[in-house]
Amino acid sequence: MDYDRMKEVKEFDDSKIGVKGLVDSGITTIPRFFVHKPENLADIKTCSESTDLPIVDLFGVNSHRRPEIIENLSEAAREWGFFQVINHGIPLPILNATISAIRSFHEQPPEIKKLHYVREQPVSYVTNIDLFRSEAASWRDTLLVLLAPHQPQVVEEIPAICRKEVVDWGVHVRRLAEMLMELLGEGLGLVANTLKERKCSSSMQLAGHYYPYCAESESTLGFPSHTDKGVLTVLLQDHGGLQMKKGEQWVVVKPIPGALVINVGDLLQMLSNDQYKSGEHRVLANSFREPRTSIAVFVGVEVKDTNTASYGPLQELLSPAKPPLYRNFTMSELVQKFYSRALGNMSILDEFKL
Ligand SMILES: O=C(O)CCC(=O)C(=O)O
Ligand SMILES: [Fe+2]
Repeated sequence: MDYDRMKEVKEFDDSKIGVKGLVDSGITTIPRFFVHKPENLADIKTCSESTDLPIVDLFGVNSHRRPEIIENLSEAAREWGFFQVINHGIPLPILNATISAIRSFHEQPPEIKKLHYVREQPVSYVTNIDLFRSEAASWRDTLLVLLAPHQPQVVEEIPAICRKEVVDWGVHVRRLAEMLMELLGEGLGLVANTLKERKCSSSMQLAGHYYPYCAESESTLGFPSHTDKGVLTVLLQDHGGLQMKKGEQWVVVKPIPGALVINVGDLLQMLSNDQYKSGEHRVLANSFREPRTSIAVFVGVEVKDTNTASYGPLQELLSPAKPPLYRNFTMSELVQKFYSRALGNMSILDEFKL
């Protein structure tokens, strides 16, 4: 049984057609390695429609409104670890152009996409980043691009059809992420540039996801439940499907035209000594004919062997009344721990918990 499974997974991977290719071939049932365990699917229909998820208006961030904005952001990061921002300064035409470019990449003929189908590269198009590591595959294709540090050779590798938009998006997201880090830092009572000085925006990876229609959307997922690993994630989405977990309840992250979804990553939770929470989230398999496109940019600390700096709860936040909840670690240790986790168990916080 398991041998069969590996063989089928490998055949699918070797075909390089992605999930979109399966849909285009006219399949009406999904290959069985996409079928998730019943316990991971049990609650996909009991999601709350509540729109409580905070929306933070960044308008006037450099005016007298700043303290109020900091308060709102910091409360959202403490209570939810997940929120949407509006009036973030990135013009709507840019948001639309970025979504269109990523969608166009995925809708190219398979012969062209195949040229980018490589795993473990700075730029790669793959089905299921974790196809070989995960228990069950998920119903999406992804274009991965390492956006920073800026490397000219990486820019050349970005597929021509979306190169300009991806590079431009990186510039906009970097500016926004640095601003959010200042505000979130101030919300912890830190001096504005603390997170930047700790190199919290030195690395950016973009994941351009494409979720085509799934004929058996109740048997699989678009992206199983997880938390992001970095400092924060900036997400642009065109259609619904994303959910985040608040307590025991899944909440819909409703697409709002012009808004961006921000979520706190595990690293920021640890740096803030649990004041901010990394929000657990997942994406349902797309049951609509219209494909869903989303673009996540993971902003965080660059992982290099030469980065021997020690990370953990920020000293400024600790006191006898607030002892550290995590031990210190290096970035390479964090990555190593992540990859050695048991399959299906995605949290790395436990690895460093004191
Ligand atoms: O597609 C989405 O909305 C979310 C993607 C996501 O969670 C991720 O890339 O980590
Ligand atoms: Fe995520």
